[in-house]
Amino acid sequence: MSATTTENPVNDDASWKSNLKLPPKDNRVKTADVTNTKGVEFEDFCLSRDLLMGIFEKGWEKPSPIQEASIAIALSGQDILARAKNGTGKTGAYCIPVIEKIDPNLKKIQTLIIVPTRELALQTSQICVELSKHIKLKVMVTTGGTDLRDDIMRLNGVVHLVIATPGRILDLMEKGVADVTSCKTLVLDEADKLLSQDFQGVLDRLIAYLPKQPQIMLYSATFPITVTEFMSKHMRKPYEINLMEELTLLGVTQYYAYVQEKQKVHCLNTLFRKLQINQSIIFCNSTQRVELLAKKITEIGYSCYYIHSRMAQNHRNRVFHDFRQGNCRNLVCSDLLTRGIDIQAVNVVINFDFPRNAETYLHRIGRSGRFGHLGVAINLITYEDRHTLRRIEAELRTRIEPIPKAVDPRLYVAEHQMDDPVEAESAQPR
Ligand SMILES: Nc1ncnc2c1ncn2[C@@H]1O[C@H](COP(=O)(O)OP(=O)(O)OP(=O)(O)O)[C@@H](O)[C@H]1O
Repeated sequence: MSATTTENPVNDDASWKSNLKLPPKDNRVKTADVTNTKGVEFEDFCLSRDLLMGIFEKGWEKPSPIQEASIAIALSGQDILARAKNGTGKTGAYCIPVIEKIDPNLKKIQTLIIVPTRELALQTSQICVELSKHIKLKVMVTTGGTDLRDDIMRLNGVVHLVIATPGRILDLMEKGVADVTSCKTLVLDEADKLLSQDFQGVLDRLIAYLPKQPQIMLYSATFPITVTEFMSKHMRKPYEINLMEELTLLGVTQYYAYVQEKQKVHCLNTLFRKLQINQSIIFCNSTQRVELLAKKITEIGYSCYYIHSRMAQNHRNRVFHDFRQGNCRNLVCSDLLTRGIDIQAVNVVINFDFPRNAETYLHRIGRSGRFGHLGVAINLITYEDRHTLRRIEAELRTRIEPIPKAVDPRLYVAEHQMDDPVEAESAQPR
């Protein structure tokens, strides 16, 4: 190394660290899901200092288990199949190595990150922008529901990293607008969803545009058997990481309340009164039911937002943004927000309608208890749901207990909020 870059590495080290603009420390208790590491530090991965600055300034002090397990392998160029629990830092596990590997001097798309929903694409691109804020990297997000012409204009300029939903990026490739001839890395987040019937083989078509044998990395909390076909077709001896010995999050306590369909709103009303909700997400099984329920919630005197895939994109963006800002306490939604959405303030998830399969259940309840924090998931169960409840319990090897008369706040309310009488008070409505 030249003397100009590291004249005095020790002093230099001290100064860059002390000049970091760190966010306030998060002192909430965390579960072993994220603390049980081997003690590797971010500095141990030989990342550029500029990237390390971005990581630390996000408040990430040490790698989580999935980051520890996957960053070095991803940097080595190997294909990866990584399974880790919801909210344990998978996004960082792939964003950090892909940002490190991008050459800002090569003015081409070098990495493509595909996610299943537009909201998740926006969230992921935001993380990439934050992590790379000290690097001259051009990050672009492209999703359906926006003006194609804006994307075309954007792609006329320099773009290094693209975060996209599958349909839009495929469209841009087919039109010859997105030049992916130098794109050697492909990440599929929520990979099992992307490879499911919902996306009807779009990924196969998309890969055909990439250079031969790109590095492919698959991340999710759930990998049903369907993924194996894609693996054998496109991946070369993927390095498999599975941090899912237990299937559910240690920080999320799960309850069910046995109700009749017509009692559900009444039951929700009781939950709103009794629980210390910081923010809640309430899931329904159809877009129609989302709207109906949101109306009912307003009628019984609580405020709520709602979101589903049939809404106009600008409306969706506004709701997502405002809920994330904490402008409203409750959000009613369809499975649009089941995957990947990370809102730290959510401590309660309510399945107003019980999901039909274990994967959906796991991802839904994983919207609380983010990064090892505490949360509670409450399932409203009708007579018709009883077998599904038992099946999902068995598949996930977990216990969903009947809801007690009073839910202990220590199970889902952060300590500092319990100490503070204003915040601790059941603060509905907002
Ligand atoms: N090393 C770290 N230290 C502290 N916080 C972290 C670290 N890595 C990630 N986080 C935070 O943890 C939260 C969850 O991360 P992320 O959304 O990547 O989880 P995930 O595993 O992708 O979850 P899901 O499966 O639900 O998509 C985010 O708020 C993120 O900022």
